[in-house]
Amino acid sequence: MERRTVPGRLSWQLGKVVVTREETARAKSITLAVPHWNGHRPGQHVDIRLTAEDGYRAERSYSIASAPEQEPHVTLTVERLDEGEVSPYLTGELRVGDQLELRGPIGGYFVWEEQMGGPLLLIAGGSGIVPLMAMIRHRAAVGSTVATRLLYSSQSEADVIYRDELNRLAKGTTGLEVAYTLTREQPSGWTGYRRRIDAQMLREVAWPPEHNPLIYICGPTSFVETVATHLVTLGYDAARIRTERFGPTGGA
Ligand SMILES: Cc1cc2nc3c(=O)[nH]c(=O)nc-3n(C[C@H](O)[C@H](O)[C@H](O)COP(=O)(O)OP(=O)(O)OC[C@H]3O[C@@H](n4cnc5c(N)ncnc54)[C@H](O)[C@@H]3O)c2cc1C
Repeated sequence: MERRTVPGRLSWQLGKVVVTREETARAKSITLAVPHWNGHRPGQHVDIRLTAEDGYRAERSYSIASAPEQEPHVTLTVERLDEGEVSPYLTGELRVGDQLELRGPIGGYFVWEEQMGGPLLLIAGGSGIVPLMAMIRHRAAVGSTVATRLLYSSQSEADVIYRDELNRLAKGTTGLEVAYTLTREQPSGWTGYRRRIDAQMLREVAWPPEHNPLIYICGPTSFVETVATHLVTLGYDAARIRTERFGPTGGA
């Protein structure tokens, strides 16, 4: 019997950058070929570790944007924070052919797979779209028709990550609906929402609480907390709400 040493989920391994893609002026997708990848579930993340020449190390978490069906390639989408330590390197310096240290996949709670059913309500603020996109891509890859609604908050139209892909998927007949809100700047003729997500918007976009949707919320910490609180106040079952917090501040 052949015996191979396959690194575990929590050991560090090297992925090679095979493609990069500008999603917006601030967000870049990075596709890695990871030779010993053991598979992931939509919604999970990886840890990335950078090591400087003097040995200084920085570690950050990044959600997986790609569906499991796209393996052995794993795509991350990173939004640049100008004052940040890691995201400016990943979005500005990293090149095709470079290697990146990662471990994962990590997390088993903020996960949606087709057999979990729906209706499925996804709510994203800014780069919080990334793990939700893995769920949407998985849904499309397996031909699922689970009723799905995405409410996606960005600062401006130019900040909407995956816009073309989302619009294309929503035009299909599989039961995916996408609603956008632009909180700071809207182009002329904009027909979507123009404010931060509030209770009224959730009433309009979500199914009523009696339909008992499965809800995933992801984005900056304050965004996630505000949206989750509104939903519980509106009568949605807290046990059906799953959240992932990306960082300390509220952007979108
Ligand atoms: C489970 C998980 C999944 C994540 N997935 C993604 C992802 O898919 N894409 C992505 O771009 N980011 C994601 N993040 C955020 C990511 O881990 C980093 O926090 C982010 O890239 C900033 O790192 P940095 O080193 O550039 O900034 P840092 O040097 O850590 O911070 C710089 C400044 O920005 C503030 N800050 C840190 N994080 C954020 C944030 N998220 N929003 C606003 N301000 C912040 C800090 O307080 C500090 O003032 C995820 C975080 C978690 C916990």
